Amino acid sequence: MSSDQTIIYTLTDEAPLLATHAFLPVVTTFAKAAGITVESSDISVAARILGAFPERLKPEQRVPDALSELGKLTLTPQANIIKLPNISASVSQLETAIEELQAKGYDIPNYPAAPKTDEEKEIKARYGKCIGSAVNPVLREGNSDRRAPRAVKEYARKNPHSMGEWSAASRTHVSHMTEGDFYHGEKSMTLEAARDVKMELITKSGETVVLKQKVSLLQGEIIDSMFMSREALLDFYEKQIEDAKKTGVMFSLHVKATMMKVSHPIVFGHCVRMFYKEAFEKHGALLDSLGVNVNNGMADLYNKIADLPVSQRDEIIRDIHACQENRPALAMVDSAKGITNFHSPNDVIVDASMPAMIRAGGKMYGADGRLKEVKAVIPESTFARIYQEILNFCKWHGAFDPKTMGTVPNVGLMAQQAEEYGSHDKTFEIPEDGVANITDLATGEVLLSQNVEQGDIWRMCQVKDAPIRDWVKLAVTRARNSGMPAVFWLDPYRPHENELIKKVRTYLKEHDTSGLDIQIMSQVRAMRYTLERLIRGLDTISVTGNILRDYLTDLFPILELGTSAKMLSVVPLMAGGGMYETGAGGSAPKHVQQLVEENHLRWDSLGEFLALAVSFEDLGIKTGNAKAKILAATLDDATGMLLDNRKSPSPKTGELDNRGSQFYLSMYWAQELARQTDDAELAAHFAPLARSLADNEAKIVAELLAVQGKPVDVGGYYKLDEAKVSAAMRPSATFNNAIATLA
Ligand SMILES: NC(=O)C1=CN([C@@H]2O[C@H](COP(=O)(O)OP(=O)(O)OC[C@H]3O[C@@H](n4cnc5c(N)ncnc54)[C@H](OP(=O)(O)O)[C@@H]3O)[C@@H](O)[C@H]2O)C=CC1
Ligand SMILES: O=C(O)CCC(=O)C(=O)O
Ligand SMILES: [Mg+2]
Repeated sequence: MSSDQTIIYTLTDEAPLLATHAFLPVVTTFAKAAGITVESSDISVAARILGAFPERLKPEQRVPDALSELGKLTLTPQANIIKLPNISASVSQLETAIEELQAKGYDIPNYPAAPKTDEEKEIKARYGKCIGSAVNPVLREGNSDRRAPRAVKEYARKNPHSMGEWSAASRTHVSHMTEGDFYHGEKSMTLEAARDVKMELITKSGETVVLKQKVSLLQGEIIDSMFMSREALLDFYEKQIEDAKKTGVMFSLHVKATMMKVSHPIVFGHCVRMFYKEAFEKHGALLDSLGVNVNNGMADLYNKIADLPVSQRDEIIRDIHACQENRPALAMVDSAKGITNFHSPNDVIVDASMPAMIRAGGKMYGADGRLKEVKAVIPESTFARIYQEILNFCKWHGAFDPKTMGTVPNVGLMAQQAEEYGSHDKTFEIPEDGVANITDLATGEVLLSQNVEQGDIWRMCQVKDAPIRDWVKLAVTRARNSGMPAVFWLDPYRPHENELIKKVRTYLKEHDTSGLDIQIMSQVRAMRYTLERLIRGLDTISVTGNILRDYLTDLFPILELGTSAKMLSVVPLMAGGGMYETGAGGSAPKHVQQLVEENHLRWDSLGEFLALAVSFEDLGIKTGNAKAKILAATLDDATGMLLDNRKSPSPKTGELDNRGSQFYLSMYWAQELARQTDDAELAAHFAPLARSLADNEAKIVAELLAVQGKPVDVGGYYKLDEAKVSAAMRPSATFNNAIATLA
């Protein structure tokens, strides 16, 4: 039961989940001293899968639907949730997770990729809720405030990460569509009154196909109708592939198939099929009969042809290789293993992949393991332009300098599934040529209409009025509190953003903006303006819609701090509670691999430390718990010491890792608590722990380092064995005993 003295700590996947196994016992122990209970909530992909099939599991195997429960909690004022990054699963990740769970004795069904019976359709629908970005949209009942805390920024200035060189002659560039994409035909409107609408297709033959029965819209809500023409997309790909071949640059494709889980796998699949066109033409019938769907990447093809007779399989592989001969070189995800950009739609996630490329001097890895110039294909032009702008800037100015550059925090419109990131249940691949209408259910009035062709991707996006109003307020608050100028990245030529601009202007009037510098600029101008300030060491808040929130909160942190893991990421929930996300990055799958093979976890939990401090502070302020405020202030000081003393995890096996870093944080935190004079009881409570950790520092670090360098078993990938993972993540008996004395 959640009370106002409860903090919910999510259990997620991969590296963050491993780190939580080490950190949670510490957090629980420290929080208890302030009368705060820390409860965990398992929202991992494995738990979400098991939660979808309770009737097939034995009673002792069943798990609660933790995600729905948390979703409900976000609508209450006492919500205080620490949310770690979780896997937004691709179909192939889902299938691997299912296999692992089945092998562990859970009687869950296989994933029916092409369902035929009603039962299979039902199973696919249930699994549909587990794939893609299934967690964040449920919990994000507030807008987003992401920034680099001062201590973190200072640390990056003093300890700059490496940056690749930029050349003015670099041929790296962004290619996006110039017609026929979501941007070009977009239509948008603001509703004067609440309405229920449906999404329907009137086919050329006059038939009506209802694609979405009902969407209830509120007064003041903005809705958009937009589509991507398949023909224009294929034409675009063909030209880009040819262009890269002719000009000798490497080809790469950047999408966000996790969050855009319906549209982007389709966009991705078309590119793969175009790239390997001759092979797909020749073997199309066979590949179809095997159920190959390269919307899930070439990995799907390789898996499905694995059981073919050798000669048949070899012929397909030969033909695929033959295509490669006539195609441009492909950017690699893992050149050592021969994994290309086309392996899985989730391997190259645009928000992280483009910044990594920019940080590397505009280069990505080729098949020979060397960095090369690249054509970055980002079909949807709406936001692709910002990347070309920053590439141009780097070619002209050279690489950014982390020692001197300013910072770009973000205030993002995110609440209640805002904009494109909430559109997957209203996104359709058009089955037949016709007219796609958003129609009022009661009156039959057609609100927005588009001419579409078979294979086009049509979607409706929504953003409600209350989140927009809250977002404007958050922007003004951040501008006031930070003293930084704030720029709304909004393009009046884009119908949706033009509607937003009207609301922004209205809601800005509700606030005292005297002395504040608040401007509205189209994305490209906003990028240029921000970058010109950035290199002069000046800070600028970006105030953006949902997609740019995601893109910019990886882009700037990766350039400024080397990773988005070090960001403070707060979601002030609209109902009054708070969610504290840790960093802005993902779950770094290769970190798990290193742990399993070498028992070294390079994951940096800094994001957790920052989030936890704000969570304690918020609880303290809202409930008058003075001890919670002291926990917050001392944790921040401890985090500062951790940075100053360089006790962050090293990527190298044999050096301090996540566990060692957490030990130091615990020691500094206990010392700060023992030293503070605001609460004598807390000081006395923590003094013995502070002493024993300091006395045993060398012994504990030695125990933590001793386990490294050999494989370790955590009992699974998606579903870990609690005893094994706990043993692996807490290998220092001395440290565990010290914590236990307070528990
Ligand atoms: N909020 C959320 O829940 C999010 C979830 N995701 C999910 O995460 C997965 C991976 O996504 P991807 O786009 O590759 O992004 P990641 O952020 O996981 O990875 C990019 C790189 O950033 C570095 N990195 C990120 N976090 C940390 C950290 N805490 N400590 C140290 N290094 C870190 C790692 O670099 P190096 O290897 O050099 O150490 C990593 O390889 C996907 O399943 C995706 O769906 C993605 C974004 C947000
Ligand atoms: O939910 C996801 O898939 C990723 C979220 C993300 O990248 C972000 O919010 O920065
Ligand atoms: Mg992101």
